[in-house]
Amino acid sequence: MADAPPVVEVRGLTTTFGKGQAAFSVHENLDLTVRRGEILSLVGGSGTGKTVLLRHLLGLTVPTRGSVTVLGRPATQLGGEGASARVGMLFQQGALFSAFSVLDNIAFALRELGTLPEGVITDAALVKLRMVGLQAEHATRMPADLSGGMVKRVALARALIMDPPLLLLDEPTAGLDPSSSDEFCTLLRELHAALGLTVIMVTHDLDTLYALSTRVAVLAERRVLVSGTPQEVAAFEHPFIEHFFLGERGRRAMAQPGAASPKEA
Ligand SMILES: Nc1ncnc2c1ncn2[C@@H]1O[C@H](COP(=O)(O)OP(=O)(O)OP(=O)(O)O)[C@@H](O)[C@H]1O
Repeated sequence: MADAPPVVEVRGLTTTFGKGQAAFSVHENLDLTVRRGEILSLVGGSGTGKTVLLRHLLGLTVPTRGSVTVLGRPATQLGGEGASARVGMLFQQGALFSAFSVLDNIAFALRELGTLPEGVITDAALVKLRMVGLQAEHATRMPADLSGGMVKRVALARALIMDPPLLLLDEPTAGLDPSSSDEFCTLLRELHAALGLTVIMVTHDLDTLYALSTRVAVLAERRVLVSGTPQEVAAFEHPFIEHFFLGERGRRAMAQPGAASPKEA
């Protein structure tokens, strides 16, 4: 994977919000490279700029200094029609359109193109519905009638409708019970392998981190403090890392039989 081409290249990224006395920097000279096929987990304390970094990758936040390149182009040029064909995003709560059926949620970006016949759009959405482990009978349901696990699956199908090579996940298992969370991790792992995806996810959940990550990057002190396998990162001396990986919760997750070593993931 070290030889795989870079999908994301962040160089010298500085993100400053506010003006004058109130100005503060979330990132300062942050560097990060993510290569094809990686599943990178971004971890860090509250307010360290994980979500802002995802927004940079989506081209929604503009760097104050430095550059964010996604699939060879500045992320800020991702906008418009091609965006969801390049980067898929799974938002934390699923963020489905409540007035749209499951199928219409999944088909949204394809329909927005305005170039495809309805039959093609429906077929493509049904393929994605099955890909995430749902059945055709779920297509007409409304988001309010879905379980938390089903909402995540529909949101994932929607993120993948345009077959983007890069998938961003914001807390993919937040709010799920342990067994739904395990099932969703299994699905993500299968789709990552089957579709050859590159995945970047923000997670606070150590079980999810160990189940999926090929690499972990820790955001602290306004930059990527350390990145490596979960085991390498856990060995780095820093108060956040000790709290996150070596607290009681961390030891429990690390001891789980399903805790993938990065080479197996
Ligand atoms: N548009 C904005 N304008 C001003 N400040 C912002 C803006 N977006 C984010 N921030 C600030 O930037 C900092 C980083 O926010 P961010 O949401 O990226 O943190 P995070 O690492 O995702 O935290 P958490 O784990 O709590 O979700 C916070 O202090 C936040 O208030």
